[in-house]
Parts: sequence; C-alpha cells; structure tokens
Amino acid sequence: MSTAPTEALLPCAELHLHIEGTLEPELIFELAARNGISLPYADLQELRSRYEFTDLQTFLDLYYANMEVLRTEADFADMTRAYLRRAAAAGVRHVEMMVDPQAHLLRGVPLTDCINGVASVLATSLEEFGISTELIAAFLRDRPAAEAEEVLAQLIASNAPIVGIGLDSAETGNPPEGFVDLYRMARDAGLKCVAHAGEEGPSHYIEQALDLLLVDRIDHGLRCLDDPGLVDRLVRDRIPLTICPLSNVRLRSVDTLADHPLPQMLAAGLNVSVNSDDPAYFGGYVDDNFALLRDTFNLTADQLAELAVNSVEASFARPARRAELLEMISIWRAAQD
Ligand SMILES: Nc1ncnc2[nH]cnc12
Ligand SMILES: [Zn+2]
Repeated sequence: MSTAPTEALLPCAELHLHIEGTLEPELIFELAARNGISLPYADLQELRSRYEFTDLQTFLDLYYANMEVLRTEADFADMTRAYLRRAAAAGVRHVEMMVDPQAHLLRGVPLTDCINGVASVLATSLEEFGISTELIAAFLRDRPAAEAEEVLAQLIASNAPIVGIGLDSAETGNPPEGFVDLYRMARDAGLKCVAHAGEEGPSHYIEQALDLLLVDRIDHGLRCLDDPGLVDRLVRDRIPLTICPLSNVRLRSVDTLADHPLPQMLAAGLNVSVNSDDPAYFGGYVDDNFALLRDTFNLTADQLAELAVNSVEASFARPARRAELLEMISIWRAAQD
C-alpha cells in the first residue's frame, strides 16, 4: 500500500505568469487553423521537439514566433480561459498575469483586441474559476524605451484595466536604467511596478530596479545571491522575489532542480514565492512546480504554506481578498497534520 500522503491542493497566488507563455501546442494549432496561418511545423510532435532551450533568448525566439497565431480578441480570450481553467486545478486562487502588448502591436494586432480579449475573461474569473485576477502590462526591454512609453500612454489614456507594469524579454545588456521615465509615468498614474531582474542579468540590475524604477517586487531575482549585501537588503525591506523553478531549470539558470537555491532563499528569510512563468514551455504549472520542489527538497507542510503565504503577502490583492486567501492557506495547513 502506498504511504504517500494524499494532499489537497495548496491554495496560492501566482504572481509571475506571462499569459502568452500559457499557449499550449494544441491551442497553437487550433488558432493557426482558425486564422488561416500556416505553421512552420508539420504537427504537434515537431512543434514539441523545439521546446529545448539553452538560455533565455532561445526560448524567446520560439515564444515570439508562436504568438503569430494570436490575431483576434477571441484568440486572447480563449488563451486566457484555458489558463484559468488549468490554474484553478493547480490551486491558484489569485493571479497577477503579465501580457506583452508591444509584442502584439508590432505584429499589427490592435492594443484593444489584445487587452480586451484578456480583460473580458478576467472580469468574471472569480465567479467562473474561483480565481481573483489582476493584469500587468509588461514592456519589452530589448525595444526602445520611447516605444514602451507611447504604449503606456495609450493604455493610461484608454483607462485600460491594468494594476501595474512590468519589464521583460532579453535581459542581458538591457538594464533597468533605460526605463526610468516609463516607470515614473506608471507611478504617476497610480500603477504598481514590477520588473524582471537578475534572471540572467547581474545582481546590480536588481539594485537598479529597486533604486531607479522603485519597483514593488522583483521577477526572478535569482542572481541576488551573488551579492550578500543585496540579500540583506531584500530581507530587511521584505522585497518580494517571484521565483520560477522549472523556468530556471529549462532556461539553464540552474543545472537541475536539485541545484535550485530556493531552500537557501527561504532559510535566509527572503520573501520568495513559487510561480510558473511560461508553463506551456517549461514543463509545468504552479502545482507541478510545488510538487517537484516538495519531492526534491522534502519540503515540509510549514515550508509549503510559507511559500503560499509569501505569494499572498507579495500580491496586489485587495485587503478583503488577501484575508480570504490567507484563510484558505491556513485551512490547508491544518489539514496536513
Ligand atoms: N522568463 C522570461 N524572462 C524574460 N522575458 C520573458 N517573457 C516571457 N517569459 C520571460
Ligand atoms: Zn517571466
């Protein structure tokens, strides 16, 4: 008889999720057929064979190429609905998802189709999937800052339903310091600020994101471990780091999951949470990340609950929702004894 505990789902908030990174191969083929786009892959198997990455850029090349199938508002809505359905089954009860509007504008997809497609589904996510949601517009750091500022101005002018902005795409050589005006514009509009930093780039990009962009949290932040003084600061100021373990393995920031520093980060008192980043590309959703971490590091119920509590505390959820989410985690924790 198996002695493995049967665990009910750990409720958590997902704070680092690119909605375009949830585009599963099956949906890529479905949308291509619907939009009359011919794909450069004969079948699902050939597409799946491309999901071997050596670094961030090799992933980004496929991520942007696959976005070509997203043409209409309905495409964005279908992708968002598919993610929420899967996330609900993964235990996600609150999500703050990023969307890359620039990547779609550059392909000729109007801003309104992209934003409305995602936002229309988010509007009823709590009733339909039991997941409260926020939307973050992420800007591409390997494109000119002026282009990002123009898109943000349009989002603000159209009162787009976004809670904040983010910064993503190719990190090395594209430091946060180039985006000071963009982040000032966002703060002046009352938006929250996050940025990818220290995923592949050096630890001083994390410092720049904090000191120059005044971000509320850091996406990834893995490379903070190169600078003990920075770790002390992140612990002292309780700066959240949204960690994506499977992503770090698949993009070769760490060799294997067993080499991932998450347990040390937790032990150091850092506010780390577990996230899936681009789950369709990296081999798993949040539940897969948690399960593999638990099995690899023998994480205790207390440690798993701490990771989930961190995710809620680092979120932009409203106070009443935060209280509900924390209560769900405490019920889960009590059921583990
Ligand atoms: N992991 C990641 N890093 C940077 N930009 C991204 N865009 C989508 N996923 C990303
Ligand atoms: Zn990311």
